[in-house]
Amino acid sequence: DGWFREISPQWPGEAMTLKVKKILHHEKSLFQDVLVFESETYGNVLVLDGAIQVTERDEFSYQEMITHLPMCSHPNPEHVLVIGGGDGGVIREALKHKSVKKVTLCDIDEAVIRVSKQFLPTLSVCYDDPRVEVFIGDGFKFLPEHKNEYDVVITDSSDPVGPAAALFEAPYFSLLHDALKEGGHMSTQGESIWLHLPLIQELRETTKKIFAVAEYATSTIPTYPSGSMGFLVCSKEPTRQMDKPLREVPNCIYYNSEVHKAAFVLPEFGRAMIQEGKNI
Ligand SMILES: NCCCN[C@H]1CC[C@H](NCCCN)CC1
Repeated sequence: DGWFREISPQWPGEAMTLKVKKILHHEKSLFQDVLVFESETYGNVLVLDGAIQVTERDEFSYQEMITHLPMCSHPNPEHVLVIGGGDGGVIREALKHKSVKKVTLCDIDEAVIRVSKQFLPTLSVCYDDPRVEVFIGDGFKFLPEHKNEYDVVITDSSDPVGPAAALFEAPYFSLLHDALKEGGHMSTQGESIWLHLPLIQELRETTKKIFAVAEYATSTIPTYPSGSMGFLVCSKEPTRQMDKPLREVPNCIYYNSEVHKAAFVLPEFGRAMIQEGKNI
């Protein structure tokens, strides 16, 4: 009937639905089902294994927040690593910081990069930038070979089912910690307080044991289930206050310094469970 429904056991009983104008591409990559369609009102949409990854209309919310929350907590980020992020949006955001000399991207699935270059030109725009280098491979294998190399690492993953599952567990966060230089910062795709609160509570417990500072921030994004998306933002710098951005970022549509500060303020049910470990 011309509608795409994002039905998943991860968000039982609910489904974001978008009206489809035209299917643009569909393939089975080595790792997942890859679908791109042109929607009636949200531009082109990338779907992996049935889960909406990005739409052209609202992707800026997620890409700006997952990138600038850690980047603006770091005084001088020069070398940035993106794990996942094959659509290119995070690369585009990272290059807005004048201090950045190199952005390295490691995504397990070449199909996501190829399809984004073809159908998501506003996200994949920076792949040709000389400061960008791309590795196709598993972040789990890439990180141990790159200890103490990065100022900021951004884990821009899909959900904890399928190829990204291992990126939500303790061993991965230890690898991340060791890949960061002194004073390094990281952020991860942290799911939604409306749908994954127990997982988020566990992620915060895990990262608090590994990093000097570990905080959870939220943003709004209409096409992710519940309309809310969160991020774990961690630092090796013990004195860093995550909700005190160190600078502004030009040319943003969602992010600014006030939004940065507010992102770490949680509604009571989220605060009690995530910041106090309470089970309410
Ligand atoms: N650069 C964008 C990468 C996509 N990130 C994820 C895609 C799946 C999405 N499911 C949301 C599930 C409910 N929280 C989370 C963000």
